[in-house]
Amino acid sequence: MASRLIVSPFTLAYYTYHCFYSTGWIGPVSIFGYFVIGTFANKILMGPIVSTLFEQEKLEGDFRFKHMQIRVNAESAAFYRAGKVEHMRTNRRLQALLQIQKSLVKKELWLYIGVNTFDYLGGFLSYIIIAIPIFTGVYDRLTPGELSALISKNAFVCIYLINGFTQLIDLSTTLSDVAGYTHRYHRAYLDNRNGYFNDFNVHAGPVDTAFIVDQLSYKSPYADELLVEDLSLTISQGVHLLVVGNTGTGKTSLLRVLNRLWEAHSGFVQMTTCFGPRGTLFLPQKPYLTDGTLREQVIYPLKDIYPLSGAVDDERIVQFLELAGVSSLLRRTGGLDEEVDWNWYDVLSPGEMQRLSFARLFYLQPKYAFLDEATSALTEEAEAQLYRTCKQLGMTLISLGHRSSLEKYHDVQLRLCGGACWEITKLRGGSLKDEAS
Ligand SMILES: Nc1ncnc2c1ncn2[C@@H]1O[C@H](COP(=O)(O)OP(=O)(O)OP(=O)(O)O)[C@@H](O)[C@H]1O
Repeated sequence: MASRLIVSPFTLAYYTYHCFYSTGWIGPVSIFGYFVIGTFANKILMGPIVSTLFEQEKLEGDFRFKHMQIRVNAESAAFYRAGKVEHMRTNRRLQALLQIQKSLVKKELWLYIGVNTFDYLGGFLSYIIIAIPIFTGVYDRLTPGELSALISKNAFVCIYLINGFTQLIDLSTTLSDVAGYTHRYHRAYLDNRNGYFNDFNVHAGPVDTAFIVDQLSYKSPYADELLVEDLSLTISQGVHLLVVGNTGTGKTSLLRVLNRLWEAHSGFVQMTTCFGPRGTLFLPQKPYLTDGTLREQVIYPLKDIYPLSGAVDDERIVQFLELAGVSSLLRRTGGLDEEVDWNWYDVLSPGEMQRLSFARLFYLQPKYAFLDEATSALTEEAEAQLYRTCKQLGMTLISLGHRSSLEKYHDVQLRLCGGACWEITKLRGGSLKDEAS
């Protein structure tokens, strides 16, 4: 593009001189006039393309980002059972992208028609230009052979001259693309600076029970050794369970098996409550933040079930944000429904992400909440406040973690000891339901 920009002025000057030599002023002036009209027409056709291209680039970026977000956070999203919601959201982005691409193709079609018509009519222009001096008698002294040579030479010169201008116009098309991309990246740079719930395998069971685990053994899909062998346990309402153990002993894997993300090696898991609000909910170890407004973060993954859930919820959402200690986000976003085009993972600290996950939990108010190291980035005071609120909202907590400070919020402790061993102990006089292996 740069070389064409540099060479074009010289080519234009050279052929303008030759055109002037054979046709007089009429030739270069007609061609310049033709070029000005062509440029004007192109400008009109090109204007909307720049903004559409910018929009298309933005939507394409958003779509790619969504894909990346799902790939990176697949497990966390799966813990929320957010497959359908994410599918719907991704599809929505794809549709928006396809829509804008269609509109771009339509607009580009008119630009290409304009550019090609300009090229095509240029061929006629060369003959009209030379016809004027010929019919006004300037070349009467030439023989038919010389006249024919003059016409051919002039046609060649004019076509070259028009071609020089055409190249400039083509460059403008390329520039319109570049302008669109640049605008998009500039905006991105500036910005940087500054469910559905599927009930699965829900079996009738005691109403106050979430899971019945019987003789369960499980392992990682890529390992041969069992992480836990013959685990039997019942997760019942009102009995808060703490799962502890060294790194890699299989705490999160237990949740994967309970949530059917991993198959059990042997044994039996029965889920007796439904998944979702008023049922069972998992807060994954890696907080999952979707794209969208603050409201969408809090009510996730309900947005597509209750798309109109709006003002009536405002008070509750604000209250839960306050209880979770992230009401400042309201100021940062400018409101619950303000569209933000930042990546939530970039703008929140790990502690804020965990607090926002708790705001979501308070909003959804499940009967059973599985908290996988959900307070690891918070102070013990903040942890105490969040656990207290969960209990006040009537949740039964199943927590995974390393901190001894967690013990006081739980009644029973399941310790995974490594080498497939485990033990259950009673904490703080809670009701112990199963025997240690
Ligand atoms: N997605 C995965 N695919 C295959 N193996 C995995 C996967 N995630 C974890 N593992 C393996 O399963 C074993 C148990 O991991 P798990 O995440 O359950 O440990 P954990 O007890 O929760 O540890 P931590 O306290 O560090 O969270 C580990 O050996 C780990 O390498």
